[in-house]
Amino acid sequence: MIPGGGAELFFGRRGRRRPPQSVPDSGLTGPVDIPEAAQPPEPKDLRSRFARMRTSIVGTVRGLPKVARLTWQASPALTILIALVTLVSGLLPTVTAYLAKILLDSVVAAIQHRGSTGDIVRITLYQFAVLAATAITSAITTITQSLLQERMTLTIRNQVMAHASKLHLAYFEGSESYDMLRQAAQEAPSRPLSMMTSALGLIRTTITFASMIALLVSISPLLALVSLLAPIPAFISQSRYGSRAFWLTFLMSPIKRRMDYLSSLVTTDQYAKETKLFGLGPYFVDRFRKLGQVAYERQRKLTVNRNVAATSWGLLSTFAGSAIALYIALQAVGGQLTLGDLALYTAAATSVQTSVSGLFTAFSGMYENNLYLDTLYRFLHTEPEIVAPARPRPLPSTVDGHIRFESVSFSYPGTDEPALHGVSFEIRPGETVAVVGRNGAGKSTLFKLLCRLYDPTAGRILLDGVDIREYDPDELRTRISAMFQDYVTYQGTAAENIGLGDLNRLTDREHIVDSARRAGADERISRLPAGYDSPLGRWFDRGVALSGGEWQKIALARAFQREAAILILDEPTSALDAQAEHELFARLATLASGRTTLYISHRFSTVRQAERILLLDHGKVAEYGTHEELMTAEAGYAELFTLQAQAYLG
Ligand SMILES: Nc1ncnc2c1ncn2[C@@H]1O[C@H](COP(=O)(O)OP(=O)(O)OP(=O)(O)O)[C@@H](O)[C@H]1O
Repeated sequence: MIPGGGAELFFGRRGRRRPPQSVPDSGLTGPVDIPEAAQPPEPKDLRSRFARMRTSIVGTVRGLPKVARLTWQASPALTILIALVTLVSGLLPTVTAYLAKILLDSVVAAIQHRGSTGDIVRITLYQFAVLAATAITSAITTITQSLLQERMTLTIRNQVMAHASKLHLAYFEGSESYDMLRQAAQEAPSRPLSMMTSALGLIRTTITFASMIALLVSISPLLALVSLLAPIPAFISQSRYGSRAFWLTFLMSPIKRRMDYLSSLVTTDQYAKETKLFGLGPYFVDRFRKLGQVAYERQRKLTVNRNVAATSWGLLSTFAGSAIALYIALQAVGGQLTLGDLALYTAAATSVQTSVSGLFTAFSGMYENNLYLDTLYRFLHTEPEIVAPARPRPLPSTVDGHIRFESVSFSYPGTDEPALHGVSFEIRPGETVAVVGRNGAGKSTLFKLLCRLYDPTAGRILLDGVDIREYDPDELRTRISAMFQDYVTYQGTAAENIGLGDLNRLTDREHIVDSARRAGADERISRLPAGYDSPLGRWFDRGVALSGGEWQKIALARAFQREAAILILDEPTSALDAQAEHELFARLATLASGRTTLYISHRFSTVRQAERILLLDHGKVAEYGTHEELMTAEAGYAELFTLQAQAYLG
């Protein structure tokens, strides 16, 4: 939970953020402003202020073990080292102050012929040792901190990546999860060390404070009390602004997301062609500037207010410090204190005061960091929605590929309209089925459900007579090779692009070449400067830019690289030339032999080659049968087929 109880307010019961109002979705048009940070209401009376403070303290303290665990995971040796150095450096200021006192007293004694210069030399040597120790501990702290920071960033980024790779597809499609992921990846890595440093600072200061306060109380309990109380207002204002800074960063995420998007539109080669053609560059730059201005204004207001408030309240502490100095000086003039006492008490009073404000600053730092870390923890605790059952049914070593959809319905998260509605059909093992239908009919959705990237909202999908939810999804996916409409173009070599289809054969060159041949990509790859070892894409030096169709053949080869019982191809030839398409489908009978094959195509010349054809219409199965059967039925399929055929003939 976020300390202060603000999280409940903002995230609601189920941890979901309310959508910000009046914010344009894309940032491409509409108002650029975002609503003012919706703060949790400030407590009015003293009791609720204390209650809130208690919640903050408890929340922050509870966050500490988690941070300690993260630091420990990053490096046990560095964690121990930094803890030890902290303990030592906590005692050093008191020892320094004490040595200053006895040095002064010895000097006075020597002047009055009551002591020797030998004592002075000895004390000076001690003083040198302590100063050297202070310098060394400070250097060790700096080194350890920066090393820990590196390790911590790596550890957290690893954890974020590892967790993200386990999450279900739908998670990545929501804007609020995008914001959370962005915060977890960008803000969180620096926070634990910062929190740990504050916590260690807290311990160090406590040690200094405890040893100094003992000295101060002995001279004047009133002085001790004034030193203790003076920094409290500064602390309260700090902690208030700490939480505001957090809310602001969080609420700024949507605006930052839009800025990232606009920036990518102008700076990414993928979009450059179109932005130039339509002359969109200056428009996007202007939108970016306006959004940036809003973000800056918010940040500026907070930074100025925060620092003005902190400085004003800090003046109170300064005033108390000066009062203490005056009191001690008058005591010395009155002869109640020796010069050494004067030095010691001045040092002690200043140190107690700095310690108390140090304690509060460290605590408010921890409080603020904890708020950011909470987002990281919430991300790391997001449960993947598609997981293996407690006792997954083992998949047989050879899957028959018998697929059955039983009254399957599905709506995408956050939408009311079903993408699939009561879909039932059966595909016999080894059969080739073409899925056709208008745009948005639900064809790709059908494939995604079969791969268990989503679970049906109703009904079930059976593989070899077993509900696919009974299998481990990762294992299930090893039995499916697929090429999606929006396949990935990996910025890697041609061999890597294909090899990634089956990690077990990532470096099996013979198999990679064979997959490329089957996809019709072999000829182009052999003409590349370094053949299969040529880098593809423009991110590399000497990377080769391929055409759309050439990339598609590579993606097809990747699908063929995995020899699975089920082959799924979503518009596999959409970018291929007529001849390449013809050749691929001529080979498809061989490629698909022994596998259950499903492919989506809008070209009826290729569709008719399938053993059976499934026509989807508005998420429902409209027709299912052989080409001849559907043509005889003279319904939707026959109509679409004839339409396309006529266009060619006419
Ligand atoms: N990730 C998503 N989130 C929400 N809705 C989606 C998502 N993907 C698809 N849809 C919706 O589901 C419906 C079916 O989409 P689907 O991609 O399955 O259609 P399709 O038949 O493959 O279309 P096309 O021929 O254009 O590729 C569409 O109305 C689309 O808007």
